[in-house]
Amino acid sequence: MNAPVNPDAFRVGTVPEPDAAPPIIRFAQVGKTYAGRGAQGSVTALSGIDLDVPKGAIVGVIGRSGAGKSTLIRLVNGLERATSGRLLIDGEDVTDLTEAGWRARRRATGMIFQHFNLLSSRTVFDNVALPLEIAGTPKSQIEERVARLLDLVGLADKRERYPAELSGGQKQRVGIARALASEPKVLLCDEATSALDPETTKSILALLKQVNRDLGITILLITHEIPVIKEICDRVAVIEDGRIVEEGDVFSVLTRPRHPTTARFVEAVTGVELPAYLAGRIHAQGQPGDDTVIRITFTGENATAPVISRLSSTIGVDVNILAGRIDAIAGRPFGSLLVSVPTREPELAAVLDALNSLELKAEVIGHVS
Ligand SMILES: Nc1ncnc2c1ncn2[C@@H]1O[C@H](COP(=O)(O)OP(=O)(O)OP(=O)(O)O)[C@@H](O)[C@H]1O
Repeated sequence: MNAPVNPDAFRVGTVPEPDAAPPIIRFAQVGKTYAGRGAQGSVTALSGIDLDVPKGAIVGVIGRSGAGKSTLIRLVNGLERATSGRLLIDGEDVTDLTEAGWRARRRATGMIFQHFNLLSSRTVFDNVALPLEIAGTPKSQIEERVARLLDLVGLADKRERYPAELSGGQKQRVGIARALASEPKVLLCDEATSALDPETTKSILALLKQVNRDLGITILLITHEIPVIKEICDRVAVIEDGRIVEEGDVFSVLTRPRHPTTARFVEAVTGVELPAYLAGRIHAQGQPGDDTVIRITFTGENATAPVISRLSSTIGVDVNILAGRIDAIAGRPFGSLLVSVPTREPELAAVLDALNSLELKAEVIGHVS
């Protein structure tokens, strides 16, 4: 177990409200084409990217493998250069920054990686101290700041350990402490939890949320996992084939996805399948005596009412729950339920009316005898 995290260890200032300030990162029609080598043609990894990262927010970019996520995040610390459009960071146009300019700017941008990228020959303390040593920070300041950071990430008792002696989650905590060493305004997270088990993922996401909230650090993360977006992000951009196909606040995008790619990501966490014992028996035309199968989608708004018991008590029908997955975003229910009710009018119409009046989405998906 890690030592408890101390939120006061590194607290600075107050956290600005997302959306209240101009964006700390702005992509304006950004494109990136990798030049071809030898027989291989050029590859357009990003085109026409418009994306604002509000100061103080956690913004997630989700997409499948090869969609352009790594390219996008690498532009923000100058590891790649845009081939079209403009990139602004903290009000400065960095599109044409020289390498020397980027060296100075990178101190304002920390980054953590899927495979942690720690130096195996250095202790935990020395890994976190490295960016400070490179920047020529006096030894006494390094000692004080690294100690505070290790306290923040809950690893004060591991300072003399080597990376090989740590769990994956502990290694990522070292990565986070190292990324925060130069007191950045922005933290970039490149699939930071993809190598971790679900429990450890949760604890690392909680730490990132705490870093955002308590230190006021803006976070831009890339992931292929919707739970990461759901867990900590304020805003999400969905990327496919180098283009942003959907963008907005997490609740709206996840509960009302407009693009099929977003819908597929969301379906993976909230979609429910008809149980196998019913799937083969479902038919389109209902007969008296059948049961009608209804998919109820919870979109969060006005969906907190005790739906099932209300149907039973007000309409007098027995509602049978077949399958379901209900989650919550910002405390509001989100997910779907498959239920069956007797195929009998006028009760069936009343059930559908009642569900729709609760602003749930109710669709008949078939009938079973
Ligand atoms: N250095 C490079 N040279 C040429 N093509 C590249 C280079 N880096 C990435 N690409 C190509 O650009 C496209 C986007 O790649 P990118 O790594 O940004 O996607 P990704 O969404 O991060 O994928 P993954 O999740 O698999 O890392 C891909 O077609 C990839 O092959």
